[in-house]
Amino acid sequence: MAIIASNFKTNHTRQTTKEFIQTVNKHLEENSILSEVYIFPTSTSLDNFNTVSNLTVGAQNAYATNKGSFTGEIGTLQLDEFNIKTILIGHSERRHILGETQEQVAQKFNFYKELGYKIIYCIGEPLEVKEQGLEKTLEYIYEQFVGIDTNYENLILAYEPVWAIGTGVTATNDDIVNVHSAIKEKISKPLLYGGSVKVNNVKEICSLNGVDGALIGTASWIKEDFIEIIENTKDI
Ligand SMILES: O=C[C@H](O)COP(=O)(O)O
Repeated sequence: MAIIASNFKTNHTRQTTKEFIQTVNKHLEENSILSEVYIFPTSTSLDNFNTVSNLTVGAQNAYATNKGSFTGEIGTLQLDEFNIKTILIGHSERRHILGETQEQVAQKFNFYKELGYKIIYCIGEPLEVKEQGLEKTLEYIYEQFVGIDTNYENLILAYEPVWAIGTGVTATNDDIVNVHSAIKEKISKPLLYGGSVKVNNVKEICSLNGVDGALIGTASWIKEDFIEIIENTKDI
């Protein structure tokens, strides 16, 4: 059964998030679709959504704290209000745009692991590393596992090559299979692919060896498209 996740990034409002989640939820329920579906809205759009058991709403980010003085951040006090127990950690935009170091990412991972959160942990290499070949790419990716308990029971991994994110350039099937099979040899966890996944390539990508689903940004932000993505992958 495919795992399909939508990362809203900095898109949608409280109102459109609510409409999106309710529409997706209704579709899953009415069509008895059993795929594991995740939606990560902005933190301002989190709420107590009433969803079927295979639709989970998670946080794109939170600080490694219950509460405190961390201006602009949220902690578990705020997540608990909406019963959010799922979080994305290590996304490339947080690493490369917001400057999160591996040490900070690992600290966050361990904090949320201790609390039993479901963690979708992202890894992936920038273009200059990819251009140095598979060996260097894997070396770079393995560095992103430093300080991370890859045996954690509530862990899903997401391989997202930075050069493929939001660029419209999807990794080739060979690129994906090479990296996924190498990671799978070391770590026995569900592994999603992310990076310019679209309505018309999601089925092919999710059918590749070692791919357990997709983490999707741009192509998932229109609810009808996200439903089509779910439809296209429901039998995998
Ligand atoms: O979290 C999602 C990924 O960053 C992929 O984004 P994208 O589908 O817009 O390339």
